Amino acid sequence: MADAPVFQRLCIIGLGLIGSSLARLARERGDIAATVVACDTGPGVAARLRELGIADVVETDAARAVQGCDGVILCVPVGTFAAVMRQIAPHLAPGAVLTDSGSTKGSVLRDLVPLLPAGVHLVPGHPMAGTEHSGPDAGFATLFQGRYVILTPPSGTDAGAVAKVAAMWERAGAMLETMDATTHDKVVAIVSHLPHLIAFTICSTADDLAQETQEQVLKFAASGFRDFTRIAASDVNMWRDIFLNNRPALLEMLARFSEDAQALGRAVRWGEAGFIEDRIHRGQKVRRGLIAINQA
Ligand SMILES: NC(=O)c1ccc[n+]([C@@H]2O[C@H](COP(=O)([O-])OP(=O)(O)OC[C@H]3O[C@@H](n4cnc5c(N)ncnc54)[C@H](O)[C@@H]3O)[C@@H](O)[C@H]2O)c1
Ligand SMILES: O=C(O)C(=O)C[C@]1(C(=O)O)C=C[C@@H](O)C=C1
Repeated sequence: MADAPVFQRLCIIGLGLIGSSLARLARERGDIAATVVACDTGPGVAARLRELGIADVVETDAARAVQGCDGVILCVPVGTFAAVMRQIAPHLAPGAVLTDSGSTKGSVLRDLVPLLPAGVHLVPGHPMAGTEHSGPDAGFATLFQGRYVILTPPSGTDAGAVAKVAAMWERAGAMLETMDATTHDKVVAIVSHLPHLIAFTICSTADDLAQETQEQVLKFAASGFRDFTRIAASDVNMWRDIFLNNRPALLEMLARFSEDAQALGRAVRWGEAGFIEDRIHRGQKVRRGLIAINQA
């Protein structure tokens, strides 16, 4: 017999890559939510969700969508959290669990905690899974399989609420890790946000060069450059919001990276082969480590 659903009525706000993947999974499994309410204000998204048939109820009004829900997950760009919270806070059911998939966690506490009604439990979360694609057609039910989800519940958070959010992600096939929001923001600054900043920059630099030289530089891009272009193709709203909501950690990692890149540049200038080899060895070691834990 299948396990009882984690939530009786789960409202997913934002049905892009992450939200629609969760909706598809909930529909497929039946033990995540008995009823899924989908809420999205994007042009044409509600109509598309009805066509896809991945939610029981489709709404465009967040205040109405959350009513009577024992679980609510925000899967919208992090820059919209404060506005969405202002809409939903008065309508959240007592005892409801509020969670999210946002890529920055200090900003989530900043934007949600002051408006959290008494008796509503906040359990912030971040699935370390994604692609460069966005929107309701980009989602797929296996997205979270074998990936980490980081939970950042503030100290004193109701243990039952944390257990529910953990159970939802475990049923999605994910592995869980818990840490505080500040540590999370530093970790993702180096493993996710800085790599995107570098990818956007290297593509812009190559594009500038192509324009300056009137050459079709990019047609010669083999797989090294192409690997950068995959993540550089990511969504504008999402990444603008991430950069603006993880400023101190991202700037700290950028400063460290710039210093290290300068050091490698200096070794190139002065022909220091040993230094160059050491950096390449370290790159290889990191890659082997990721392959060993099945994350590459
Ligand atoms: N894409 C990834 O790789 C990834 C991975 C992990 C976490 N995240 C985080 O998860 C969240 C969602 O990311 P995504 O990739 O699914 O984004 P997405 O762009 O694919 O989807 C976001 C959806 O939210 C909707 N939306 C925007 N503002 C809204 C509002 N005020 N009310 C209702 N709907 C609204 C949009 O119409 C869109 O359908 C973001 O906070 C992002 O940082 C993304
Ligand atoms: O695989 C990708 O394309 C992603 O960008 C996914 C990715 C990442 O950087 O790893 C992007 C943002 C998230 O918050 C989590 C995951």
